[in-house]
Amino acid sequence: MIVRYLSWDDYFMAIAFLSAERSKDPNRQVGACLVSESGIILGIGYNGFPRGCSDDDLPWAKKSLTGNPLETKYPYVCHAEVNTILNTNHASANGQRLYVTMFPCNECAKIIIQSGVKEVIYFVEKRLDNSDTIYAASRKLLSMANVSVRKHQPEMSQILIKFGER
Ligand SMILES: Nc1ccn([C@H]2C[C@H](O)[C@@H](COP(=O)(O)O)O2)c(=O)n1
Ligand SMILES: [Zn+2]
Repeated sequence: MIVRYLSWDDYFMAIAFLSAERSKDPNRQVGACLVSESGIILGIGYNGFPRGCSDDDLPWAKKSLTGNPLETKYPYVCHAEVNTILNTNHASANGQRLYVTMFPCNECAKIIIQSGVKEVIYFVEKRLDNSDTIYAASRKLLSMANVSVRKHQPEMSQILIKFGER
C-alpha cells in the first residue's frame, strides 16, 4: 500500500492554516508557524486582540462610521507573525523559519528580523488597502537583513482532516 504523507513544507504551512482558523477576524484570518533549523515547531499563532483584551469590548470593523480610527480593529490587533514569535515555547534557536499564510507587513518584518528568523515562507501576498508602501518596506528590510523569502509551493492541493477512528 502506498502511504501519502505530507512534505515538511506542506506540513508546517498546513499548521499555519489550521492556526488561522482560530482567528476571530471576520475579514481575514492569518496564521503562522515558527520552526527551528532542525524542524522542531517553536510556536504557532494567529491574528487577534492581545491577551485580556476582550473581543466583546473591541471592534473588528475595518472602517469606522464616524471616521474615528479607534473604532476599527487596526490599532488593537496583534498580527499572526508577532503572536507566533511571542508564543515561542523554546529558547530561541538560530536559523528559524517562519511559515505564514500571508506575506508579513513591515512592522512584523522588523520583529521577524530582530528575533533571528532566517527564512520566511508565505502562502499569499494579499494587497491590503493602501498597503504598497508597507509591503515594499517589508521586502526591503527582509532583504537588507538577509532573511530569505519564498512563496510556498504546495505539493498537495488540499488536506482533509476527519475526526474519527483511524
Ligand atoms: N501579515 C499580516 C497581515 C495582516 N494581518 C492581520 C491584521 C488584521 O487582523 C487582518 C487584516 O485585515 P484586513 O485589513 O484585510 O481586513 O490581518 C496579520 O496577522 N498578518
Ligand atoms: Zn504584520
